[in-house]
Amino acid sequence: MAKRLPLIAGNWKMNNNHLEAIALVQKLAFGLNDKDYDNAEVVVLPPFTDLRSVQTLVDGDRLKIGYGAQDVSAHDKGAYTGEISGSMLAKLDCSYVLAGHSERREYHNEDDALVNAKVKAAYRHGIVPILCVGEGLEVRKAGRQVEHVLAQLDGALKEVTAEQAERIVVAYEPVWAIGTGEVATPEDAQEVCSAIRVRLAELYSPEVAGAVRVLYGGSVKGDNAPGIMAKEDVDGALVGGACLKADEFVKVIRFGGE
Ligand SMILES: O=C(CO)COP(=O)(O)O
Repeated sequence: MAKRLPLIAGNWKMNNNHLEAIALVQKLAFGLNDKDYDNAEVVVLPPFTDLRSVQTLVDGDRLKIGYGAQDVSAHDKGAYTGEISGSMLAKLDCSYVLAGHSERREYHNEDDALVNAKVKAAYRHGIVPILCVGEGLEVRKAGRQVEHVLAQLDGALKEVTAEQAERIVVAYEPVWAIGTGEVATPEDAQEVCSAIRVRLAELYSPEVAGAVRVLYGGSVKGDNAPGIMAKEDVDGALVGGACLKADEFVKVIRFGGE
C-alpha cells in the first residue's frame, strides 16, 4: 500500500482580506523549504474573496502551496443568492473544498443530507472535498463519539462511488476542541480516525480505506502536532487559529522535525 502523504491544511475561517491573504501566503512560502513539501502537502483555505489573489500569487511565483475554499453550493448555477458554485471554484483552480465544517453545521444548520449534496457538487467539478465530522461535548461525555462520527460519515457519503471516495479527505474535528485550546489527546484522535478508516473499508474496500487521508483538527499547534501526527491513522491536520501566523503554521507542517 502506498504511503499516504500527510496533508496539512489551514482553514482561515473568516480572517484576512485579499491583501492580507497575499502577505500571509508569501510569508508562508518564504518559511517553507523543499524538504517541508516532501514531508507534507501544504494547503490553505482562505475566504472566497481571497481566492483569485491567492491563485495569481501561487501561479505567478510557482508556489508549491495548494489552496481551496471553505464551502461550496450544492447547486451548480442559478438563483441562489450569495452562493458560490463548484464550477466557479474549479475556474480558480481550487484543489479542495471543505464540506460540513462544524461551524457551517452549527451556524447555518447544515445537515448530513446537505453535506452529502455539497460533497457530490465538489466531485462534479473535479474538486476534492475535505469532509469534516466530529462530536460535541455532550456526545463525547456520553462516550458516543465513534457512533456519532460514523453516522455523519455514512450520511455524507451516500451515492459517492468508490472511485470518488478514494480521493476524499476526512477531517475529524471534535467540536469541543475547536478554538478552545482544548486539544484531543493523540489517543482520542487515533480512536476516531481509525474507526473512520475501518468504516471506509466496510463501505468501499480496504484499498479505498488505505488511500484516504484522515486528518485531525481542533487546537492543533506547533507543539502538539508531533504527538497527534505520530498516530497510525492520523494523516495530517486541519488547522484553524495556528494557521493565521505563518511561523506557527510552519511549525505544524514540520511536525516530524526540521
Ligand atoms: O476548526 C478548525 C479547523 O477547521 C480548528 O480550529 P482551531 O485550530 O482554531 O481549533
